[in-house]
Amino acid sequence: MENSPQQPNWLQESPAQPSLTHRERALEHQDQLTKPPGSLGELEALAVQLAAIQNSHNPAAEPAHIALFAADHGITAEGVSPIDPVVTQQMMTNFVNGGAAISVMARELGCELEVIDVGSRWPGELPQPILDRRIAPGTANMRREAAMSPEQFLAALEAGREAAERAQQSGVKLFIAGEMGIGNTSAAAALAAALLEAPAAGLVGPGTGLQGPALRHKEEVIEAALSFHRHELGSPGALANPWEAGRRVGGLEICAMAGAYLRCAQLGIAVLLDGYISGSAALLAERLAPGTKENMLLGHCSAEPGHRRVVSALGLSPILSLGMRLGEGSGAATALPLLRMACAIHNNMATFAQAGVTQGDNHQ
Ligand SMILES: O=C(O)c1ccc[n+]([C@@H]2O[C@H](COP(=O)([O-])O)[C@@H](O)[C@H]2O)c1
Ligand SMILES: Cc1cc2nc[nH]c2cc1C
Repeated sequence: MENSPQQPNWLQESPAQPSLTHRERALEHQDQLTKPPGSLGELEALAVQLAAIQNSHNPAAEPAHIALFAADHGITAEGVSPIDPVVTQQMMTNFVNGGAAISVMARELGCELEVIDVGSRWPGELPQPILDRRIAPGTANMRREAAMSPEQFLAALEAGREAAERAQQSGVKLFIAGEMGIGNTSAAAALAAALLEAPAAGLVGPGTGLQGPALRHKEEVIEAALSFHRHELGSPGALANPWEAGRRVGGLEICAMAGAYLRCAQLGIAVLLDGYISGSAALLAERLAPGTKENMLLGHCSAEPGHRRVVSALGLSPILSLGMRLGEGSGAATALPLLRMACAIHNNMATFAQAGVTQGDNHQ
């Protein structure tokens, strides 16, 4: 980073890698359960993957924790979202009052939902129980300048680290990061395009609902932002550096999510990814600390077209594909019951020996 502040020590720690021994043991255990081998399909694979990530013979998707990061985006000044940015603040109130989709889902699941403002334009004091970690009143307009200073970028990663550590302290086994931020599909697309060195066209989508010429305008704005930063850096490839990409074209909530994913990977807390913004944050985390992706499961495939590109770059396949494009952590929350089911099966089914059921085929 230009004029980089000192990187804190935690950012230099490596992500923990899933345990090969636990993976092997979990695979063997699945074949001892009273079912034809492989007959529970992806449910088996999910339990095995969690066992490896958690270094445990008893994979667990509970307790799960949802940390929802909110922030505003300077790029909205360029007309890239059909929604008024004031909705970021209004939805924060809705989250804590229990009326938003993720609020209902969290209640239904019995999960804690924590709302963390890392950079909304909320004027004055925030209502309880929103956690106030505001770094700036939104990012700067990335079309004209870097979205964040190096210090703000590190502060956003730090806000994510803190959330992961709070989760660890309450014994959380599975971490979901949600987000809210009008304009953040533009930041997610710009970040993905920068990190993947891909044209904006395949990564920009409708977001909350842009169509036709307005969608083409969004694409042009993001392409122009990318050119601006590549030119400023003096070399086209330099924007693929995650320290540059994150702060120049990312978002405060996106970088906080990346910090949380990174810290979860270091702590061995499994992460369940959500939609497009979450995917872009995951790609940033992976580029900042290679190996972070090994700690991740993908809850769903968003209807935002760029999501597929981003998750395939991470080598992840979605548990669900329901045409959702809400964000907030809602796609991950929807997949959580399936993960719970996968764990319950792995941990509680009888083995052939326990149940006195004959194992193996009948052919000589
Ligand atoms: O998670 C997704 O895949 C997703 C796809 C489209 C929109 N969103 C949500 O919509 C908001 C951003 O949309 P936009 O059009 O303002 O960039 C933000 O609050 C996101 O949570 C989220
Ligand atoms: C109402 C509304 C709710 C949201 N939740 C996440 N992004 C959102 C965008 C809008 C517009």
